[in-house]
Amino acid sequence: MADLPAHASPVLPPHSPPSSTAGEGLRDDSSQGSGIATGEQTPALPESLLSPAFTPPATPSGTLNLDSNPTRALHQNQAAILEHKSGHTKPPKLLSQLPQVECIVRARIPTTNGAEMFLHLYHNDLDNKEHLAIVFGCNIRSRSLDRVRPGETEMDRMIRGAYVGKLHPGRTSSWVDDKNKAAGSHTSQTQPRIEPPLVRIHSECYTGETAWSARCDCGEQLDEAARLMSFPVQDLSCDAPPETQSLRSQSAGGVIVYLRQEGRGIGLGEKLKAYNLQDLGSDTVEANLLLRHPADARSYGLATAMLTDLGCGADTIPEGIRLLTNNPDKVRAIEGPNREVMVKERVPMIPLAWRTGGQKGIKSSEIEGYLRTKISKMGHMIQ
Ligand SMILES: Nc1nc2c(ncn2[C@@H]2O[C@H](COP(=O)(O)OP(=O)(O)OP(=O)(O)O)[C@@H](O)[C@H]2O)c(=O)[nH]1
Repeated sequence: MADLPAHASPVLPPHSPPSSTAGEGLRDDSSQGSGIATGEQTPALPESLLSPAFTPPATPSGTLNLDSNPTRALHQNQAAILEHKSGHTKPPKLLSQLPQVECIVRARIPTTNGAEMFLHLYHNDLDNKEHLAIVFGCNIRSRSLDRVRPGETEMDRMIRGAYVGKLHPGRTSSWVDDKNKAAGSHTSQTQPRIEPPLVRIHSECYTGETAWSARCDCGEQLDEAARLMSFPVQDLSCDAPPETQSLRSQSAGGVIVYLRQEGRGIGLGEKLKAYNLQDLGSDTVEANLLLRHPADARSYGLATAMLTDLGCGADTIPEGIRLLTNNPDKVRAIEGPNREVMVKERVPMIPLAWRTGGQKGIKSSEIEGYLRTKISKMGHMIQ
């Protein structure tokens, strides 16, 4: 069994890599594996693993060009892995035009940390997923939500969240909050001018956000973004008295655009396979490539379109937004093909464990290797 690649099934025959350099020294992520494979011996993918059962038919977002010839596909895949050896992953593709998005419904959500947010659910013409915008503060409104729809009643408008101020039992008008003395025409023209808002473009991570995974820092990043955008309820609430108006406009709040591109766009099932490959010695980039997915299969056109709809585009805020990210590719991608959104400033997200010298934050043997690979192979600027 000595020649068998670390991630090959024992029932599969041993495989000799086609080139002497293939797979050598790819792994800089020594803490990720279980010790089965060493960094210097990250193996080439055996052809026998390219069975239909192992190989996904396509990356969900459709960005990977799969060759139907298994040998050619294998060599393309290994070339991609070698490419990652020296450089960083490819930047996301910019669509030539932005997709159409429409906010279908918005609702006020009081949160466990005391702040309130407005959850906006979007539909779009690119996929049939429910992408979300989590909006903190009262200054950010969706134009498509506020637009009057033919035949709708005032109750219809309030039910889909197109109202000013706050809902309360007995309210009859979406336009006037009689109890809290708030009125508005809902149109972008009357939207108050806002300071460059804090924005986070967050990709879904079931394991890190819901299932307590310490393999990645996704859950921590989501919490931190919300913390930075929230303010105590008395400052944030939309029915605050007029004397706090200036305070509220200073606290620009912010938006978390929550994109349903789980596992960097490969989906949860494929991400779980990637985790198994990581336990077998690959790093987070190699695991995707071994599964014949791009290292990063995401795109950001939907996020740009949603930000524009929320009045955070360059047409409304020429000063630009402040983007919470460590990923430099995201900065350019989010600006859109025609700079529909301007990024004024990148705000780094330093892992809590690094900021506190290990006192707080995620503790696991996996996370350090994961973060180091993001720096060395994906060009993340975690500083
Ligand atoms: N394929 C794959 N996806 C992962 C892995 N770990 C986390 N993810 C996904 O990665 C996405 C988050 O991307 P990250 O690379 O952590 O960060 P980023 O969004 O590029 O950059 P930041 O803005 O700095 O957070 C989420 O969709 C996670 O589900 C992994 O090991 N493999």
